This record gives sequence, C-alpha cells and structure tokens, in this order.
Amino acid sequence: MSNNSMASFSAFDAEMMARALRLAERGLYLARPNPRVGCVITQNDQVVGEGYHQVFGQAHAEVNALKQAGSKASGGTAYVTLEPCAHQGKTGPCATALINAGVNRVVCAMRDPNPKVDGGGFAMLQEAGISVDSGLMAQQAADLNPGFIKRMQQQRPLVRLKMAISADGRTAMASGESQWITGPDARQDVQRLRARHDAIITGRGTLVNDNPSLNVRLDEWAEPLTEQQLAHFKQPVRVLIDRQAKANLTQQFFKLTSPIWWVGDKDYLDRLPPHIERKKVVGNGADFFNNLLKQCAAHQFNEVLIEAGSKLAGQFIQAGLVDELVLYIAPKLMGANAMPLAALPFDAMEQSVSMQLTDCRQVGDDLKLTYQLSN
Ligand SMILES: NC(=O)C1=CN([C@@H]2O[C@H](COP(=O)(O)OP(=O)(O)OC[C@H]3O[C@@H](n4cnc5c(N)ncnc54)[C@H](OP(=O)(O)O)[C@@H]3O)[C@@H](O)[C@H]2O)C=CC1
Ligand SMILES: Nc1c(N[C@@H]2O[C@H](COP(=O)(O)O)[C@@H](O)[C@H]2O)[nH]c(=O)[nH]c1=O
Repeated sequence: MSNNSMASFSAFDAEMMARALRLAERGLYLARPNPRVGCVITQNDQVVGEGYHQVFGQAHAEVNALKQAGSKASGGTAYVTLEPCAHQGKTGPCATALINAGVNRVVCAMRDPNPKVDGGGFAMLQEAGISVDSGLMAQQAADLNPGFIKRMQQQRPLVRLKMAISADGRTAMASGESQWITGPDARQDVQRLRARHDAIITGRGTLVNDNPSLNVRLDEWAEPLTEQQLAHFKQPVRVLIDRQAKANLTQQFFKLTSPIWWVGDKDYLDRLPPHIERKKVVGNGADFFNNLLKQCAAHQFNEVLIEAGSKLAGQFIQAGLVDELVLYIAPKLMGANAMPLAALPFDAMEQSVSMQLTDCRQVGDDLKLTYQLSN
C-alpha cells in the first residue's frame, strides 16, 4: 500500500475525495457514536455511486455507495474518507463489500484508529489484489471525527467548552442573571452545536440560576431535519455535576425526558424517573474529571460539550481536559462586577493558557471564535 504524499494523487482524486468529505459531513448528527464517513465510486472518471453513513446501526458509507453504483462499481475506484472496516459489527465488513463488487482501486483519506480495524481493512483489500492509496486529505478527514479518534486513541471523548460572553469577557451578572448575553442567531447556532454531541455537561450553579433545558429543540431549527433524520436523532445525555445531590427534582431540567446523568458520590432518592441515571464518579480535582470522561468513553461518547458557569469551566481547563473552546461574543459590556469566563486563579503570565484560533465568523450580531487548546 502507498501512503502517498499529495503529489501522487491526481486533481480528479482530490475532487472526488472532497466530494466524499462533503458527504461524510451529512452524518454529523446521526452517525454517532460511529465516525462520519463518506464514499464516492467512479468508473472511467464518472461518478457512478455515492453514499455516507447516515444513521448509527445502519449501512456504512461504502455499502450505500455500492448500492447506488450497482454493477458499474466493477473495475472502478472507491474514494472513502476512512479505511473500510474489516470486522463484523452491526453491519458486515465494508472491505468485503468492495472486494465482492470488483473495484480495482481504493483511495482513502485516513487509517481507521479503531483497534478492531487499524490497517486490517487495507490488508484485506490488498490481499484481494486491489490497489490501495491512503493519505489524501487526511487532516480534513480527521477533523470530521475528532471525538471518535480521541476515544479510540485515548479512551476519552473530545471536550468542547462553549461560553457566551460579553465583549469584556463576562458570563453572568454577580446576581447570576445571564439571559441573554448573545442574540437569537447565536443561540440558534448553539442548538446545532449541541446536536453533534453525545453529552452536555453542566454544573449545579447553572441549574440553580438558569433553570435550563439544555436539550436540542429540533422543532426550532430554521432548516429542519428530514422526517427520517428526526426519527433517528438521539438527544445528547445531559450530565449534571452535583456532588452533594442538592438539585431540586421539580426543575424543568429534570422534567424534560431526554436522558440525564446525575453525577455525584451520594446516594440520591431511591426512585428516580427512568430517564435519570445516578452516576458515581470517584476522585477529586483532575481525577474526578478524568474519571467522568472515562465513563463517557465507556458509553461511547465521542464529543461532549460543557455548558456551565465559570467555576466548572475553570475546573475543566485547570485539569487540562478542554480540547476546544467555542466563544460566542456579544457586543455588550457587562462590567467588572460580572462573572468571568472561567474561574482560573492565575497570578503570573506563565500560568496563562495558550490557545490557537481555528475559526472566526459572525453569527447575527455576535462573533463566534473557536480555539484549540494544547494539553
Ligand atoms: N454565559 C454562559 O455561557 C453561561 C453562563 N452561566 C452562568 O453561570 C452562573 C453559574 O456559574 P457557577 O456558579 O460558576 O456554576 P457552575 O455551573 O459552573 O456550577 C459549579 C459547578 O462546579 C462544580 N465544581 C466546583 N469545583 C469542583 C471540583 N473541584 N470538582 C468537581 N466539580 C466541581 C460544582 O459541583 P458541586 O455542586 O458538586 O460542588 C458545580 O457543578 C449562572 O449565573 C449562569 O447564568 C452558566 C452557563 C453558561
Ligand atoms: N446566557 C447564555 C447562554 N447560556 C447557556 O444556555 C443555557 C440555557 O439553555 P436552554 O435553557 O436550553 O435554552 C444556560 O444554562 C447556559 O448554559 N447561552 C448562550 O448561547 N447565550 C447566552 O446569552
């Protein structure tokens, strides 16, 4: 197999892989906990089939593309954003499907980090005499599945912290009032941001002050999902950190029926409604958060979103566990008495956290900035 540099792929290869990546993106909300994968099949430089992994538990991208291509796949090329699987999971091995369809060449963006696959798909294809080229647009493919890759390689999900702040970096008034800092367009964008996550983590301070829902309200989306997508959408699990079990069950957060993990080390009420699960997480400080994330990975959570106040945000950052920070910045000044972005007890510049800006855009009247943290 060749793990080629860009130079050895043709412009047509690049065009087809870009197309497969766009297809993969369509699995953003419903493929989880599987990776988002796209596939294009060509014959004599014509597209004869395309597909993506639409819904967890259903056909993989290659199988959907092969179905569309039918007999035209024979002798053709398959462009896939991730190494075809070689194992029997919920569906049969995709490498076998490609072999049976008679494709001549497989071009992949990246190897599958899943230890059940990890090179096994490529080996199967090559043993069947298929030429395999990998490494085309590998970074773009990895960017589609940062949480899946993290879970496979580090047994923890990707942690994204989202904060809505004023232009002077404040997240709530001293009284706890914070609704609303950002405008309706940014809050709509947050709904879409939530939808790609397996879980939303919040703190007791937020629960008490905001009486939040923290669910995805698909009925409010400007561009709604299709009926079929709606039927398969899984609400992110709402993870409440409340170690003393002080929260009040009459709050709307508990009444909404999307699943909840109530995290603490105390025994809660005996009889909780079925959508609320008690989770015991041991340890203090960074250990506590590491253990929580281990449990998240054990439940196949790829990406988790923190939507909490400055205390929990600060604790997660200090533990070195935030991978990405998404800031929605409103054109408002809330003043020096208001709460900060993150409670970080720093005194010297050397303690400051360095970040890399990876995206910047305007959403309505607000700015959305995305930063990568290097932990
Ligand atoms: N602008 C924005 O984007 C947002 C603003 N807010 C605002 O923030 C305010 C609430 O913020 P805040 O008071 O900071 O509350 P948080 O929502 O951050 O809740 C505090 C949390 O921190 C946890 N915690 C503290 N220390 C530790 C530790 N060492 N280990 C584990 N957990 C720990 C607490 O757990 P425990 O209870 O177990 O001690 C609790 O869950 C509200 O006014 C709300 O409106 C909230 C969300 C977003
Ligand atoms: N104040 C504030 C936010 N606050 C966050 O949104 C939560 C409320 O979500 P929900 O009840 O589901 O609508 C709240 O608890 C807090 O986490 N978010 C924003 O995008 N902009 C804002 O100005």
